[in-house]
Amino acid sequence: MERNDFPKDFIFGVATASYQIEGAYNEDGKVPSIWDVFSHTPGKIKNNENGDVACDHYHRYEEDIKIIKDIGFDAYRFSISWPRVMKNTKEKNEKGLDFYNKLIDKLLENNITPFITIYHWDLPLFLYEKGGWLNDDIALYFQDYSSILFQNFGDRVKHWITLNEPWCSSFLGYFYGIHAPGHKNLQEAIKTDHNLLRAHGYSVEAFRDLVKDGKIGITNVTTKVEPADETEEDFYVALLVDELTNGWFYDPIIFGRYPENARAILQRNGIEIFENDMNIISKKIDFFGINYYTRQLVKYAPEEPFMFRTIEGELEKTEMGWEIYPEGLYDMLLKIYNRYKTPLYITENGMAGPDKIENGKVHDTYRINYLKSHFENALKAIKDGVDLKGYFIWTLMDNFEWAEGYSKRFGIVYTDYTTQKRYLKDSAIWLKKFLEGK
Ligand SMILES: N#[N+]C[C@@H]1[C@@H](O)[C@H](O)[C@@H](O)[C@@H]2O[C@H]12
Repeated sequence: MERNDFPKDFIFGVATASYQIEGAYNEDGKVPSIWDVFSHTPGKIKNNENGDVACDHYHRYEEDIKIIKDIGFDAYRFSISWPRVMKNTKEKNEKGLDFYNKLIDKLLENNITPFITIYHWDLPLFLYEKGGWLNDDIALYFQDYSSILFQNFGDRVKHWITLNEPWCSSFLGYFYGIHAPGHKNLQEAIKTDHNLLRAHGYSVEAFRDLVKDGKIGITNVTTKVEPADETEEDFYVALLVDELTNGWFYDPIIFGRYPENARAILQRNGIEIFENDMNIISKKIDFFGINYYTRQLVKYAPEEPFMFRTIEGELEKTEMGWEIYPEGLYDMLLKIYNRYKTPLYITENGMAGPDKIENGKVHDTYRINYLKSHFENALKAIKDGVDLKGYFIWTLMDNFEWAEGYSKRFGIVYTDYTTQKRYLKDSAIWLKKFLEGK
């Protein structure tokens, strides 16, 4: 497989997120985020690590852009830190806007197309203190914030993603409690997800007025859910979990309603489902972003609240314990495209590996094999009719992996956190050759 096997206008990119790489957590007027608070709370993050410095990208962005350029990527997906550009619900932080203006200008200077993610989980603390995603007003606060970004960057940035993985923001942040703000309440998760989707819709509405020549979408967790065994019960719970994990975040945007089986099981467990603003939530988008990593095997378990248990699979696994399952990418690309008939980008795909550095080298052949097999499945999906427009690797450099701290390395570039030196792994060198094959 070669780069030229993909369509001529197909985009290969690399992705990051503000809290995971920027550092400078309290510099130049940036106010706290819920992740600053959460990571400073003992016991929340492995080894009690935090994003105070991370990859120091705030000061090293020019060096990092040079690496992106040298590897040969067409595009770079990054997120804006809401608390870095807004001091409160009304006042902008000019120094924060300046940082992103310089970043965007440097990308364009290097002929790298910027893709902006408006929200990648670092909610300003001043909003959390007003109820955060539980407060219905947040959808309009998000519209105001989005509009400021569109007005400041929309002249140069034409590809926008409103939210990254609302499933994580709502279910990991408000139900499982392993992400900020660390709540454990299913009703709150369902409520926050609805407000996240409302915020998405209001942002799309503003975008249509402010960036008329731009494209906007949303990025969702997209996991292949499969029955552990070929029994009717396992097939049923696989359908249910697919609706809860995937459909719950896709269906409202295209169909203006939540998937019925998941809805029924939630209501049967006494959970209130929200319907307001479905006309806003389903404002027409230009693409879906798919974040694909692995599959989830589920087993019928009537004793469980949602009648299923997740089963550990037998396939080779990454350092996250996720099975390496490239076929699942093909399956989900076909499924999502055929169900929603909306253009797609793979906005994240990659793996955490047992990366060891020796004499400045990291021999991550496993990551090269991972990327090759997923590229092949993406290409197969294109050949089978999927309007797939691009593929962003997660991630540029090792960075702050949320609750895992710095223990998990997803980068194609190795980050030495003591020196902040970057080292191209073998996977980056392989990618450089692959991308040169234009
Ligand atoms: N875990 N993991 C890796 C990666 C995470 O680092 C990103 O921030 C998320 O968008 C998504 O979960 C995927």
